[in-house]
Amino acid sequence: MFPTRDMPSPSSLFSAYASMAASMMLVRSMANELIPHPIRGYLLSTLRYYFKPRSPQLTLVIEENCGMSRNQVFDAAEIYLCTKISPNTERLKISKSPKEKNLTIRLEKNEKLVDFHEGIELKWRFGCDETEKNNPNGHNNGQRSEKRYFELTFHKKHKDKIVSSYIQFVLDRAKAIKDEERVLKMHTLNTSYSYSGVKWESINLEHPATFETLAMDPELRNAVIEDLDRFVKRKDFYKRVGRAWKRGYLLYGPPGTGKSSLIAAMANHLKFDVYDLQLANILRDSDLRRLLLATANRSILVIEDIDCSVDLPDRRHGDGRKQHDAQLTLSGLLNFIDGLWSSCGDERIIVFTTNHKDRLDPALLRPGRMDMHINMSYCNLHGFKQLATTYLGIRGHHHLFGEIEGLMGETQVTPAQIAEELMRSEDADVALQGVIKLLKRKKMEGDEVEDVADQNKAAIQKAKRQKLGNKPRRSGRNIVAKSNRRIRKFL
Ligand SMILES: Nc1ncnc2c1ncn2[C@@H]1O[C@H](COP(=O)(O)OP(=O)(O)OP(=O)(O)O)[C@@H](O)[C@H]1O
Ligand SMILES: [Mg+2]
Repeated sequence: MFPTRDMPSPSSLFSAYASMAASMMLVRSMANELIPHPIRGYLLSTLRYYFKPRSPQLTLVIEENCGMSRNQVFDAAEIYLCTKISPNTERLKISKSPKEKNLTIRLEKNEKLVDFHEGIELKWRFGCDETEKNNPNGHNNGQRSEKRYFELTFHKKHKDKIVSSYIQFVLDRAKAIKDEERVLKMHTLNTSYSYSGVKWESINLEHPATFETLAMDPELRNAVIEDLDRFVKRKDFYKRVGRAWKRGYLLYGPPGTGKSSLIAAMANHLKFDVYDLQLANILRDSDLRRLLLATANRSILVIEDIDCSVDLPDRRHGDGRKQHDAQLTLSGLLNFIDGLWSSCGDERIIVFTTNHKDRLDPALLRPGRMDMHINMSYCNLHGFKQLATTYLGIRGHHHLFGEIEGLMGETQVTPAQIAEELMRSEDADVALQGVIKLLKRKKMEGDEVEDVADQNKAAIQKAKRQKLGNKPRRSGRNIVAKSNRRIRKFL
């Protein structure tokens, strides 16, 4: 092959290198004689820099720490790269801490691997340098410290793309992997610290409820999922419009319709920890403030049965001063939460639950307070079929569904009651017969209750008529109005 303009021949390369080396030696010997030592060193390093052969490759060094804090790119790379391990990898580190669900696999020192991003080849190497650790006096006390880092090498022409898009991709992937592996926590109040006040205490949240297992209206379910997903993506939006990055949900409905299960499903979906704030256990405002400040970002604060929560002013003052403060109490708590979260919280969700939406303080229902009101209601046929799939694995039709559908139209039953029946047997026929019995029983009870109500009403009206009959008759209009008023009072 003939040498081309772009590719110098080995002999021309050799002669160029030899002449360069000779001139360097000449410069060096002249320099040794003429130039003082410190300036000579500076000149030589500058010459070396300019004559060094240039590589088309660029290497990014990603150290474990940046100053006192951790380098997030290093942590992300460590997590991301364990999904890229190839058959060529020879040494790996493996570990598992008590808090982790899965084994952790990491690259061992000097191990390399190759990744591709949009067709670009990326070479990763894990490095670890050991150095002697000097104490502040500059003396070595025999301790060694490790400097861990990744090297990421690729062609220089891709620098912008790698820095702007690949590194972000690694950060995002690592976050998703970490979320999947994360063990969620449920924080509840521990009131046994008599001196230092109430404290959060955490256990692993292993509630299995997910949006898939939850019996609820499919449109409502999708609306909730979309709302949550939109919320976590809108960090910049909240910042731009100057609002605290938080979202409030009010879950209401009869007992056993899945409000608590929905909270667990939300936590599992978002991988957020849950803080269960039982207001009844909080005696002082200072405790409330301390507890709220101790909650982490990316979490769900839950206040269950808000209509039954004890009112704060009463407890705070230890006297009977509740009547005129009662309304202020909840709005006070809400403003308190708003204020704290606006100043120091990110990605916070607050959920209130109640069995009686009509009894709630208007402060809670005011527009803009709770962003979404979610009605968890009695079980309908769709919800029942979903539970049958979850509990018994029935997909499609079953010969007892027709009868169940008829009965469900005539009575009200909660998903919790249906679930209880479905758990009684693994045999679908037996379990569904149990559901039929339950529905029939409830229907009869319902009929009886209606009968009693009708009888009571009739008795009251009869009593009214008798009372009115003993009095002198007045003008027709007056009598009707008055008897209506009385009947209303009796009822
Ligand atoms: N919609 C539902 N989908 C699936 N399972 C449900 C549903 N509702 C209730 N269940 C079942 O019933 C149990 C009790 O439900 P959950 O505690 O979520 O009800 P709740 O609405 O929070 O009741 P309460 O008002 O008494 O707090 C759950 O553990 C679950 O097994
Ligand atoms: Mg509940």
